[in-house]
Amino acid sequence: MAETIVALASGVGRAGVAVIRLSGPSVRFGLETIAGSVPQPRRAALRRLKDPGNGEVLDEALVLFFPGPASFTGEDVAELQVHGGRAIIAGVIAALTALPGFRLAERGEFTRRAVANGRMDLTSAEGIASLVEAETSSQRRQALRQAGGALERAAMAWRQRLAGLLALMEAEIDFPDEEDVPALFHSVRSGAEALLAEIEMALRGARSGERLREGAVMVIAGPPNAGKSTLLNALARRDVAIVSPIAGTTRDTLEVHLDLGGYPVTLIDTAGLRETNDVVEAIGVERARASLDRADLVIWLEAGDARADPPELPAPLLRVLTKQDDSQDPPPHTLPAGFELGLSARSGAGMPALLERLEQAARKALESGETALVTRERHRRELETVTAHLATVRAADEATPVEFVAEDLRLAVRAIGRLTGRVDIDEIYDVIFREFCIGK
Ligand SMILES: Nc1nc2c(ncn2[C@@H]2O[C@H](COP(=O)(O)OP(=O)(O)OP(=O)(O)O)[C@@H](O)[C@H]2O)c(=O)[nH]1
Ligand SMILES: [K+]
Ligand SMILES: [Mg+2]
Repeated sequence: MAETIVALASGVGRAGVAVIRLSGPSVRFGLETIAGSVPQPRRAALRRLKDPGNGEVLDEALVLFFPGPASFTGEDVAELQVHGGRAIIAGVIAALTALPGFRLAERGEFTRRAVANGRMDLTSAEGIASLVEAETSSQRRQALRQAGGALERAAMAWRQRLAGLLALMEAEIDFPDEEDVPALFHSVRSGAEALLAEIEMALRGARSGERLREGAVMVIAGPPNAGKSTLLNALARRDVAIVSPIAGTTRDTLEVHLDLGGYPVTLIDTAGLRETNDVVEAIGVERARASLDRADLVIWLEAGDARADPPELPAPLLRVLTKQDDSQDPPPHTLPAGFELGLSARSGAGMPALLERLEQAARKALESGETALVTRERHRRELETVTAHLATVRAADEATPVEFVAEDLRLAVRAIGRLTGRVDIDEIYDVIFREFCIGK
């Protein structure tokens, strides 16, 4: 019999309320033992929790019972809302795990059981993980869509259409009819073509979908002493990087995470770019160049005494002149040619305009990620497998053995099965009984 699992579902540390969650076949028994009785389903009930070992009162708690299968995990589930002190939490969890058939849950085990019991597929489970991790509002919106089954539903529909095409090919394998072959190939090819177009469209949003989970990357680069670290500190509103009048102060790349208008951004400070004989500084310059390669935006910073033309880069570049301490908001026409913004990190002049530009850039890089179906490299890999097999099917002609086309379709179905974590029992039967003859 499956074990009943117990875990603290809320955050670790002192809090007003802590939630302890239970799931499994012995939940009713657990509630009877520790809370005296099982409350009405889905109704909060105030109960005195007692340690069955010595009868000691552990806490007064709100107890909720969710009978399976219409629960989060599909099993009987209970939630105990206790006072959030360490000793209370430890005492309740110890009393529960001492009961026969109970143990502590492993990481992600509640969601894992939900997937195993068909309450959700793997992509929706990943959405739940992303919801817990979401740090900005755009990440939250993306995760909500995913946890709500956006990719799950799309994948199920694709799978069904693939299975339909596969059934056509298998009928031809089982009951060959030479005359039907051209028409059959025509409908399978056009079915594959339509599916391919849809999945490729979903894959086109993958980059921004994955990017939104990780955040846009913005790199502050420029010659030594341009004021790069000062700007990083001003944007981060804390003293992250060392600032000094000595050129070559920053030798490593430094990252801070920002929320710009609801979009997650990783801002990177780099070593000033110059030729140097200092071994450590040279490594820093190398790292600075490497980070430019993964940037969504490069903030190229220069100052009156520190000027250098930016290198050719694949990423968009925002050329900024800093140390404009004397003007309130440096008007663009006073800037030397090529500069888009002037500012003073010291006085704060021009900073609102810079922030607005950075927000715009973040929105541009990430906006479409909110509605992207593909949000993880894992999704992209499996769907690329599907499109590769569909491309083979599309290229098939009457000379292609029917079995080959069927095999490509089967492998495509299997990749969708890995994506959703739902491998249909029929699919396994198909593979096993394919070897049998009709009538056996
Ligand atoms: N007046 C003025 N000085 C600034 C401003 N920003 C930076 N500085 C000064 O310029 C010097 C260099 O600043 P940093 O932030 O260390 O410059 P950096 O580009 O990070 O330098 P490296 O890391 O050595 O490449 C320091 O003395 C700063 O105080 C500014 O807006 N106005
Ligand atoms: K410096
Ligand atoms: Mg620096």
